Amino acid sequence: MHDLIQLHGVSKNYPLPDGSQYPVLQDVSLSIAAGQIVGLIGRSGAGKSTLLRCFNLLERPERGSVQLNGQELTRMPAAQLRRAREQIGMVFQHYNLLHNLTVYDNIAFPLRLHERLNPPRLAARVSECLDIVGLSARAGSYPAQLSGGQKQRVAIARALASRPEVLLCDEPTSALDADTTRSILTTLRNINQTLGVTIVIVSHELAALSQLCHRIVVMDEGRIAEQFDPADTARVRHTALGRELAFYRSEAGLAASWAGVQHA
Ligand SMILES: Nc1ncnc2c1ncn2[C@@H]1O[C@H](COP(=O)(O)OP(=O)(O)OP(=O)(O)O)[C@@H](O)[C@H]1O
Repeated sequence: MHDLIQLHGVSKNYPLPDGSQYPVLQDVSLSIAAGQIVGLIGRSGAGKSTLLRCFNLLERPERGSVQLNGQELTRMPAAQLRRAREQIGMVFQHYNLLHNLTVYDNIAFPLRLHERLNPPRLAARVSECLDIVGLSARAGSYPAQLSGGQKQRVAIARALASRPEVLLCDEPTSALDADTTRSILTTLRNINQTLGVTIVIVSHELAALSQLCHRIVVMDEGRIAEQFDPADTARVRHTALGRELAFYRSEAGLAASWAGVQHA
Protein backbone atom coordinates (compact mmCIF):
# COMPACT_ATOMS: atom_id res chain seq x y z
CA MET A 1 0.00 0.00 0.00
CA HIS A 2 1.54 3.31 -1.02
CA ASP A 3 1.11 6.61 0.83
CA LEU A 4 -1.69 8.48 -0.93
CA ILE A 5 -1.54 11.64 1.17
CA GLN A 6 1.52 12.95 2.98
CA LEU A 7 1.66 16.04 5.15
CA HIS A 8 5.00 17.26 6.44
CA GLY A 9 5.43 20.02 9.02
CA VAL A 10 2.06 21.63 8.31
CA SER A 11 1.42 24.78 10.36
CA LYS A 12 -1.35 27.33 10.15
CA ASN A 13 -2.40 30.37 12.18
CA TYR A 14 -5.70 32.22 12.26
CA PRO A 15 -5.55 35.95 12.94
CA LEU A 16 -7.35 36.98 16.14
CA PRO A 17 -9.24 40.29 16.52
CA ASP A 18 -6.52 41.67 18.83
CA GLY A 19 -3.96 41.26 16.03
CA SER A 20 -2.27 38.17 17.50
CA GLN A 21 -2.17 34.78 15.79
CA TYR A 22 -3.93 31.60 16.91
CA PRO A 23 -1.82 28.51 16.04
CA VAL A 24 -4.56 26.16 14.79
CA LEU A 25 -2.09 23.61 13.34
CA GLN A 26 1.44 23.22 14.69
CA ASP A 27 3.98 21.21 12.74
CA VAL A 28 1.61 18.38 11.77
CA SER A 29 3.07 15.44 9.83
CA LEU A 30 0.81 12.60 8.75
CA SER A 31 0.79 9.89 6.08
CA ILE A 32 -2.39 8.21 4.85
CA ALA A 33 -1.96 4.92 3.01
CA ALA A 34 -4.11 4.18 -0.04
CA GLY A 35 -7.15 2.11 0.87
CA GLN A 36 -7.25 3.03 4.56
CA ILE A 37 -10.07 4.52 6.60
CA VAL A 38 -8.52 7.03 8.99
CA GLY A 39 -10.46 8.76 11.77
CA LEU A 40 -9.52 12.21 13.08
CA ILE A 41 -10.78 12.83 16.59
CA GLY A 42 -10.14 15.35 19.33
CA ARG A 43 -11.81 18.00 21.44
CA SER A 44 -13.76 20.81 19.82
CA GLY A 45 -11.29 23.35 18.48
CA ALA A 46 -8.39 20.85 18.30
CA GLY A 47 -7.95 21.64 14.59
CA LYS A 48 -9.48 18.53 12.99
CA SER A 49 -11.58 20.28 10.33
CA THR A 50 -8.76 22.68 9.51
CA LEU A 51 -6.38 19.76 9.06
CA LEU A 52 -8.89 17.91 6.86
CA ARG A 53 -9.33 21.03 4.71
CA CYS A 54 -5.54 21.27 4.29
CA PHE A 55 -5.62 17.89 2.48
CA ASN A 56 -7.20 19.51 -0.58
CA LEU A 57 -5.96 23.04 0.18
CA LEU A 58 -9.41 24.42 0.99
CA GLU A 59 -7.22 25.81 3.78
CA ARG A 60 -3.68 26.74 2.79
CA PRO A 61 -1.02 26.03 5.43
CA GLU A 62 1.52 28.78 6.00
CA ARG A 63 4.31 26.24 6.32
CA GLY A 64 4.77 22.62 5.34
CA SER A 65 4.05 20.38 2.43
CA VAL A 66 0.90 18.58 1.27
CA GLN A 67 1.38 15.76 -1.21
CA LEU A 68 -1.13 13.66 -3.10
CA ASN A 69 0.46 10.63 -4.79
CA GLY A 70 3.85 12.28 -4.31
CA GLN A 71 2.77 15.50 -6.06
CA GLU A 72 3.19 18.69 -4.05
CA LEU A 73 -0.16 20.51 -4.02
CA THR A 74 1.05 23.73 -2.39
CA ARG A 75 3.22 24.61 -5.38
CA MET A 76 0.77 23.65 -8.15
CA PRO A 77 -0.56 26.29 -10.51
CA ALA A 78 -4.34 26.81 -10.19
CA ALA A 79 -5.37 24.70 -13.22
CA GLN A 80 -3.24 21.74 -12.13
CA LEU A 81 -4.55 22.01 -8.57
CA ARG A 82 -8.13 21.92 -9.89
CA ARG A 83 -7.36 18.67 -11.71
CA ALA A 84 -5.63 17.18 -8.65
CA ARG A 85 -8.66 18.09 -6.52
CA GLU A 86 -10.86 15.90 -8.71
CA GLN A 87 -9.09 12.99 -6.99
CA ILE A 88 -10.40 14.25 -3.64
CA GLY A 89 -14.14 14.14 -2.89
CA MET A 90 -15.51 16.00 0.13
CA VAL A 91 -18.59 15.42 2.30
CA PHE A 92 -19.75 18.04 4.82
CA GLN A 93 -21.83 17.98 7.99
CA HIS A 94 -24.70 19.95 6.45
CA TYR A 95 -24.65 18.22 3.04
CA ASN A 96 -24.21 21.45 1.00
CA LEU A 97 -26.71 20.37 -1.68
CA LEU A 98 -28.18 22.77 -4.22
CA HIS A 99 -31.82 23.03 -3.23
CA ASN A 100 -33.19 24.11 -6.59
CA LEU A 101 -31.72 21.04 -8.33
CA THR A 102 -32.95 17.45 -8.31
CA VAL A 103 -30.88 14.65 -6.81
CA TYR A 104 -29.79 13.72 -10.34
CA ASP A 105 -28.66 17.24 -11.16
CA ASN A 106 -26.88 17.68 -7.83
CA ILE A 107 -24.76 14.62 -8.62
CA ALA A 108 -24.29 15.64 -12.27
CA PHE A 109 -23.26 19.19 -11.24
CA PRO A 110 -19.52 18.58 -10.68
CA LEU A 111 -19.38 16.38 -13.78
CA ARG A 112 -20.87 19.12 -15.96
CA LEU A 113 -18.42 21.57 -14.40
CA HIS A 114 -15.23 19.55 -14.70
CA GLU A 115 -15.71 16.64 -17.10
CA ARG A 116 -16.92 16.68 -20.67
CA LEU A 117 -19.00 13.50 -20.63
CA ASN A 118 -21.58 12.99 -23.38
CA PRO A 119 -25.18 12.69 -22.09
CA PRO A 120 -25.35 8.86 -22.04
CA ARG A 121 -22.03 8.59 -20.18
CA LEU A 122 -23.08 11.33 -17.76
CA ALA A 123 -26.37 9.51 -17.08
CA ALA A 124 -24.50 6.22 -16.57
CA ARG A 125 -22.08 7.85 -14.11
CA VAL A 126 -24.90 9.47 -12.09
CA SER A 127 -26.82 6.21 -12.00
CA GLU A 128 -23.69 4.32 -10.87
CA CYS A 129 -23.26 6.80 -7.97
CA LEU A 130 -26.94 6.63 -6.99
CA ASP A 131 -26.69 2.86 -6.97
CA ILE A 132 -23.65 2.93 -4.63
CA VAL A 133 -25.57 4.97 -2.04
CA GLY A 134 -28.87 3.09 -2.53
CA LEU A 135 -30.89 6.03 -3.83
CA SER A 136 -31.62 4.99 -7.42
CA ALA A 137 -35.35 5.51 -6.90
CA ARG A 138 -34.95 9.16 -5.83
CA ALA A 139 -33.14 10.67 -8.83
CA GLY A 140 -36.04 13.05 -9.54
CA SER A 141 -36.56 14.22 -5.94
CA TYR A 142 -35.49 17.62 -4.62
CA PRO A 143 -33.38 17.86 -1.42
CA ALA A 144 -36.36 19.25 0.54
CA GLN A 145 -38.20 15.98 -0.11
CA LEU A 146 -35.44 13.87 1.49
CA SER A 147 -34.53 12.92 5.06
CA GLY A 148 -31.19 14.04 6.54
CA GLY A 149 -29.67 10.61 5.94
CA GLN A 150 -30.86 10.60 2.31
CA LYS A 151 -29.42 14.09 1.79
CA GLN A 152 -26.07 12.89 3.11
CA ARG A 153 -26.26 9.92 0.70
CA VAL A 154 -26.77 12.34 -2.18
CA ALA A 155 -23.77 14.35 -0.96
CA ILE A 156 -21.68 11.15 -0.85
CA ALA A 157 -22.85 10.21 -4.37
CA ARG A 158 -21.90 13.69 -5.61
CA ALA A 159 -18.47 13.39 -3.98
CA LEU A 160 -17.97 10.05 -5.76
CA ALA A 161 -19.07 11.34 -9.17
CA SER A 162 -15.55 12.19 -10.34
CA ARG A 163 -14.37 8.73 -9.14
CA PRO A 164 -11.96 10.16 -6.56
CA GLU A 165 -9.19 8.23 -4.87
CA VAL A 166 -9.99 9.76 -1.50
CA LEU A 167 -13.10 10.93 0.32
CA LEU A 168 -12.73 13.58 3.04
CA CYS A 169 -15.70 13.48 5.43
CA ASP A 170 -16.14 16.35 7.89
CA GLU A 171 -18.52 15.19 10.62
CA PRO A 172 -20.82 13.50 8.08
CA THR A 173 -23.18 12.07 10.71
CA SER A 174 -23.25 14.68 13.45
CA ALA A 175 -26.69 15.97 12.33
CA LEU A 176 -28.16 12.44 12.16
CA ASP A 177 -29.73 10.01 14.64
CA ALA A 178 -27.98 6.81 15.77
CA ASP A 179 -29.59 4.42 13.25
CA THR A 180 -28.99 6.76 10.32
CA THR A 181 -25.41 7.32 11.49
CA ARG A 182 -24.87 3.57 11.47
CA SER A 183 -26.23 3.15 7.96
CA ILE A 184 -24.19 6.06 6.57
CA LEU A 185 -21.01 4.67 8.15
CA THR A 186 -21.81 1.23 6.74
CA THR A 187 -22.14 2.84 3.30
CA LEU A 188 -18.74 4.54 3.73
CA ARG A 189 -17.22 1.23 4.75
CA ASN A 190 -18.71 -0.46 1.66
CA ILE A 191 -17.35 2.31 -0.56
CA ASN A 192 -13.90 1.73 0.95
CA GLN A 193 -14.11 -2.04 0.53
CA THR A 194 -15.71 -2.28 -2.90
CA LEU A 195 -14.22 0.76 -4.65
CA GLY A 196 -10.96 0.97 -2.69
CA VAL A 197 -11.58 4.64 -1.93
CA THR A 198 -9.39 5.96 0.89
CA ILE A 199 -11.47 7.73 3.55
CA VAL A 200 -10.50 10.33 6.14
CA ILE A 201 -13.32 11.06 8.55
CA VAL A 202 -13.64 13.68 11.29
CA SER A 203 -16.20 12.54 13.83
CA HIS A 204 -17.13 12.63 17.50
CA GLU A 205 -18.80 9.20 17.23
CA LEU A 206 -16.18 7.31 19.22
CA ALA A 207 -17.86 3.90 19.20
CA ALA A 208 -18.47 4.08 15.46
CA LEU A 209 -14.95 5.28 14.64
CA SER A 210 -13.34 2.55 16.69
CA GLN A 211 -15.21 -0.05 14.60
CA LEU A 212 -14.87 1.64 11.24
CA CYS A 213 -11.31 2.92 11.09
CA HIS A 214 -8.03 1.18 10.32
CA ARG A 215 -6.24 4.04 12.08
CA ILE A 216 -7.26 6.71 14.56
CA VAL A 217 -5.45 10.02 14.83
CA VAL A 218 -6.07 11.95 18.06
CA MET A 219 -5.57 15.71 17.78
CA ASP A 220 -5.01 18.12 20.65
CA GLU A 221 -4.35 21.88 20.41
CA GLY A 222 -3.27 21.77 16.78
CA ARG A 223 -0.94 18.78 17.14
CA ILE A 224 -1.20 15.02 16.71
CA ALA A 225 -1.32 13.67 20.27
CA GLU A 226 -1.20 10.01 19.21
CA GLN A 227 -2.24 7.63 16.45
CA PHE A 228 -2.96 3.91 16.54
CA ASP A 229 -4.78 0.96 15.05
CA PRO A 230 -8.00 0.64 17.10
CA ALA A 231 -7.92 -3.17 16.74
CA ASP A 232 -4.66 -3.18 18.70
CA THR A 233 -6.44 -3.00 22.05
CA ALA A 234 -3.46 -4.28 24.03
CA ARG A 235 -1.42 -1.11 23.53
CA VAL A 236 -1.56 1.48 26.30
CA ARG A 237 -3.11 4.71 25.02
CA HIS A 238 -1.54 8.04 25.89
CA THR A 239 -4.66 10.21 25.72
CA ALA A 240 -8.06 9.96 27.40
CA LEU A 241 -9.71 9.79 23.96
CA GLY A 242 -7.34 7.01 22.89
CA ARG A 243 -8.21 5.00 26.00
CA GLU A 244 -11.93 5.57 25.43
CA LEU A 245 -11.67 4.38 21.82
CA ALA A 246 -9.83 1.24 22.90
CA PHE A 247 -12.58 0.60 25.45
CA TYR A 248 -15.26 0.74 22.74
CA ARG A 249 -13.29 -1.65 20.60
CA SER A 250 -12.84 -4.15 23.41
CA GLU A 251 -16.36 -3.93 24.86
CA ALA A 252 -18.11 -7.00 23.48
CA GLY A 253 -21.65 -5.71 23.92
CA LEU A 254 -21.02 -2.44 22.18
CA ALA A 255 -18.98 -4.14 19.47
CA ALA A 256 -21.96 -6.41 18.77
CA SER A 257 -24.26 -3.41 18.45
CA TRP A 258 -21.89 -2.04 15.80
CA ALA A 259 -21.67 -5.34 13.92
CA GLY A 260 -22.84 -3.56 10.78
CA VAL A 261 -19.70 -1.48 10.60
CA GLN A 262 -17.21 -4.01 11.94
CA HIS A 263 -14.30 -5.07 9.83
CA ALA A 264 -14.58 -8.57 8.43
N1 LIG B 1 -11.64 30.89 9.51
C1 LIG B 1 -11.27 30.94 10.81
N2 LIG B 1 -10.80 32.10 11.34
C2 LIG B 1 -10.39 32.15 12.64
N3 LIG B 1 -10.40 31.10 13.49
C3 LIG B 1 -10.88 29.93 13.01
C4 LIG B 1 -11.33 29.78 11.65
N4 LIG B 1 -11.72 28.48 11.46
C5 LIG B 1 -11.53 27.86 12.66
N5 LIG B 1 -11.03 28.72 13.58
C6 LIG B 1 -10.65 28.39 14.96
O1 LIG B 1 -9.63 27.42 14.91
C7 LIG B 1 -9.80 26.42 15.91
C8 LIG B 1 -9.85 25.03 15.27
O2 LIG B 1 -11.01 24.93 14.44
P1 LIG B 1 -11.42 23.57 13.74
O3 LIG B 1 -12.76 23.78 13.13
O4 LIG B 1 -10.31 23.11 12.87
O5 LIG B 1 -11.50 22.61 15.01
P2 LIG B 1 -12.21 21.19 15.17
O6 LIG B 1 -11.27 20.35 15.93
O7 LIG B 1 -12.68 20.68 13.85
O8 LIG B 1 -13.45 21.58 16.09
P3 LIG B 1 -14.97 21.03 16.10
O9 LIG B 1 -14.89 19.62 16.61
O10 LIG B 1 -15.64 21.94 17.10
O11 LIG B 1 -15.52 21.15 14.72
C9 LIG B 1 -11.08 26.81 16.65
O12 LIG B 1 -10.69 27.47 17.83
C10 LIG B 1 -11.79 27.73 15.71
O13 LIG B 1 -12.54 28.68 16.42
